[in-house]
Amino acid sequence: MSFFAIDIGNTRLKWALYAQGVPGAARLAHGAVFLETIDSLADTDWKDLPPPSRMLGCVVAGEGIKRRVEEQLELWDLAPRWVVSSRAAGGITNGYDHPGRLGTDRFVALIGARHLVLARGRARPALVVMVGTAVTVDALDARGHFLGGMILPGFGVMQRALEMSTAGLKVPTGEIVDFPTNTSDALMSGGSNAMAGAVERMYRKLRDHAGEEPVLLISGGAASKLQALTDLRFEAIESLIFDGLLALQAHTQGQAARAQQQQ
Ligand SMILES: Nc1ncnc2c1ncn2[C@@H]1O[C@H](COP(=O)(O)OP(=O)(O)O)[C@@H](O)[C@H]1O
Ligand SMILES: CC(C)(COP(=O)(O)O)[C@@H](O)C(=O)NCCC(=O)O
Ligand SMILES: [K+]
Repeated sequence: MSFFAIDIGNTRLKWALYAQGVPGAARLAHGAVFLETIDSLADTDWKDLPPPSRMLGCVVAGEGIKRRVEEQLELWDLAPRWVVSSRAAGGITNGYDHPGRLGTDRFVALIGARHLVLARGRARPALVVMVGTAVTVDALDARGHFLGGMILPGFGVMQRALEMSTAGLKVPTGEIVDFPTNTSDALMSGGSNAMAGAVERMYRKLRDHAGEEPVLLISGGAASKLQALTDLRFEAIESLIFDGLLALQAHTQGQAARAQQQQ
């Protein structure tokens, strides 16, 4: 029963085809496209894939994008299913004031993080950093309760905001350096340190709250830019959201199987 996972952020749509809808399943194919190109997915990336039998996705890019992707999914005979953030799912509980308002990418990444931590045998707190269009820094305690998290601008957003608001900051992409001596390096180093500062501050808060060192997980398209910077030991988990979708799918399939047995 192959399983198709989709993560739609505000910059790119990421997809992956798995042999089954369970954690650890073999990944058969995967890809990422910019949102501008999603209307041709059925004729390009997805055209020659073996038709999946199930699908689960998370989308934070709005209803319009979601509907356009569902049109592409008509290529196959499957019912599009989209995660809705809730008070509890996949081993976590959600401490948001209004749980349904937590970005489903954040919600699913936290489920993926929880699954990874438990698979290592000991329940530990985890700090989950997603570096995408925006950057999120989310704190999960050792019981799997989402304590809360921060949202800050991603690299591209920071750069564009500064370019639009100033006369002299339209410059090529720079490098992260300790003491920037040109505008490009000043911008890249400033943006990275702003993000790393948020991560390091939340890390300390979570460590003090939990009374032990959190696991520090980072994912998202621009994670590598941030990893280069901080002296905190990041673990880069490129598949974190897909891991969360697999865990949720397995849970859903398990529920369906149990329901069938009871009939
Ligand atoms: N191939 C790429 N081309 C351009 N930007 C990329 C690419 N891969 C990663 N990025 C970086 O990652 C960001 C998009 O990451 P992603 O996690 O897909 O964002 P989102 O989930 O918000 O759509 C971009 O803003 C850019 O900084
Ligand atoms: C913060 C986000 C925009 C991040 O999305 P991304 O950077 O992946 O495009 C997304 O998680 C979102 O739309 N959240 C809803 C608001 C919230 O989580 O509080
Ligand atoms: K994302």
